[in-house]
Amino acid sequence: MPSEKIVPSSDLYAISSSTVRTPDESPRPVRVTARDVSVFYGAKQALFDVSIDIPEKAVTAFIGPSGCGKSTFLRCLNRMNDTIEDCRVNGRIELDGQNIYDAALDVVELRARVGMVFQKPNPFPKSIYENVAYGPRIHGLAKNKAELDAIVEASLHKASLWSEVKDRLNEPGTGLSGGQQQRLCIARAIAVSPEVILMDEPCSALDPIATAKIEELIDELKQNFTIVIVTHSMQQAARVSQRTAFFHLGNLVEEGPTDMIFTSPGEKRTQDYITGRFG
Ligand SMILES: Nc1ncnc2c1ncn2[C@@H]1O[C@H](COP(=O)(O)OP(=O)(O)OP(=O)(O)O)[C@@H](O)[C@H]1O
Repeated sequence: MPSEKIVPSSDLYAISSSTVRTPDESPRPVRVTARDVSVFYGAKQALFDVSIDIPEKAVTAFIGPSGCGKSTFLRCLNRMNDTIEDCRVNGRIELDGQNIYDAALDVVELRARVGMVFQKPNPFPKSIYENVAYGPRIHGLAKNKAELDAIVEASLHKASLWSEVKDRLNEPGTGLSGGQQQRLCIARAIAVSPEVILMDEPCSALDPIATAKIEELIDELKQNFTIVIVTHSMQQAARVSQRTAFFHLGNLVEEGPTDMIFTSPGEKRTQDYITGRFG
């Protein structure tokens, strides 16, 4: 069965790409499809023909040494690279079969469907409530205050933050601890009901206890969301992801079920990286 093997990106055209396997589950529907994605910063090419299928309701981890292009590729998935001057993206990326680089596509709408959580928690300088209510309000998701209150509460629950903040919703989000701020940012992303959540090293600014909470949360969130996480920590990738993609020097070397990438990678470069020979 083709989905049982690790799929080098160059083989993607040869197989049915409507599903991919995760270790604990039968094949899952693909939510995001990238084909031959290359990225240039000015004249410098940062990514070379990256092709990957990202399954729904699972965690896909991007790993690889510093500067290999993990964050650049992550930013392609919700067109955050549009905001970088001189950055050019070639190739095709589809979300549920729709070309996200279509000129007619509303980018604000796309970024609600594909939310993002950054390395450093970045709550707005507003109250905890307003941090979460802002997105649903501008996207017209609540008809009245009661509905907005319900979205805020549900989002904070889903981000495992409600019990810690329910009595201080009007206090500034920036007054929370680092780990709480990151969960607030996750609540903010969830509040607009995204299909995909991108996380760019979401724990790198957090202590081990806050990191463990975020990892637990990611595990819960995957029941409802498609998650892509960039991480420097191979332990974290092994703990939280069902699929892992290894990048090196702007190339996607290989990707597949996390257990297979960590126990029997198909490429020597992957083996060398996961055994600590470089990186
Ligand atoms: N805004 C930018 N302008 C110019 N070059 C950039 C920009 N962002 C990234 N690059 C370059 O693109 C390449 C890939 O960088 P990227 O940040 O995507 O790698 P990464 O794997 O996420 O690295 P790290 O793990 O260190 O965050 C690097 O050579 C980097 O210097």
